[in-house]
Amino acid sequence: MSLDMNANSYVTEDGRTIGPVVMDLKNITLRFGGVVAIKDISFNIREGEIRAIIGPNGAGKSSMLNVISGFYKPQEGEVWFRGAKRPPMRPYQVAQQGLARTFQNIALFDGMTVLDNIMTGRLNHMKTNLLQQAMWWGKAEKEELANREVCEKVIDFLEIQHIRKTPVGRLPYGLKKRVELARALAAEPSLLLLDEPMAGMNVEEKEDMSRFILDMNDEFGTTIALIEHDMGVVMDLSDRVVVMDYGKKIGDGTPDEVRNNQDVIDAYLGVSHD
Ligand SMILES: Nc1ncnc2c1ncn2[C@@H]1O[C@H](COP(=O)(O)OP(=O)(O)OP(=O)(O)O)[C@@H](O)[C@H]1O
Repeated sequence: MSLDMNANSYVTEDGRTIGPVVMDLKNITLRFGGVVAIKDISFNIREGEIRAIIGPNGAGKSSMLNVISGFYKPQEGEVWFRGAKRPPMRPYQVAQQGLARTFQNIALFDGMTVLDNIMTGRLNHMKTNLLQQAMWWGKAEKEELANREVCEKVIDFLEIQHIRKTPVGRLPYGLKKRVELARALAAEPSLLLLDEPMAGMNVEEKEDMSRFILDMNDEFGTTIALIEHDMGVVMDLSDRVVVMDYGKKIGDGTPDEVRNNQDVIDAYLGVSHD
């Protein structure tokens, strides 16, 4: 079956509906002094899809994720979000627009429990002020309970009930990664960015993480963009894949299209095009 990916929405072979474009990156160029980390790259992310950005070491994947999350400002190009051109923004303002992310090097509060870490994912949803919260006044109490309910749902979903009271610093690596995912999911993001979610994991942990990413997309309809170094793990997960090499886009399409793209094969085999 051929899919019309230019349509406003389309149905995948496994019956999921992929909606209109949520994020559109147009002709992005990012330089660090003389190093061009991203060279004139354009691609989009559609509502409800799992979109991967892959490429060998130094390809520019992290730089691209940092452009999407507002951490890096490209020298050229435009970022469009939900049909509007995004003005220069700080990462916290981008987060307020509904973007949440995880980090390659886990960024959690080690001394705090799993539950408290996940609750920090709700900060953008809190409307009461500090005094109201300190006094536990009506509105603050209601808000806290509603936030707690979302966190409990995420804890159940990611199967981490048994560690909810454990300080994060005591957890093994694979579980810490899952808690980080839980905190991002608790923000109820309209776009979730995952920075090498399988890095450093053993086979079993990778399988668990893949299952959670697929289920998250399925049950909550979360739009997910992830970067990965390892081509294998994302091919079964993703609806569409962008491939970068030396800052350029060398492939963009379904996993099958990308798998059969000669430039992609060469890049992963280390074939030089000079
Ligand atoms: N803050 C920075 N300052 C200077 N150069 C940078 C910076 N960040 C990235 N670069 C350079 O930009 C290029 C792309 O790096 P980037 O980290 O985005 O690639 P990557 O695909 O994520 O690599 P990896 O898989 O190794 O994490 C590299 O040449 C890198 O050295």
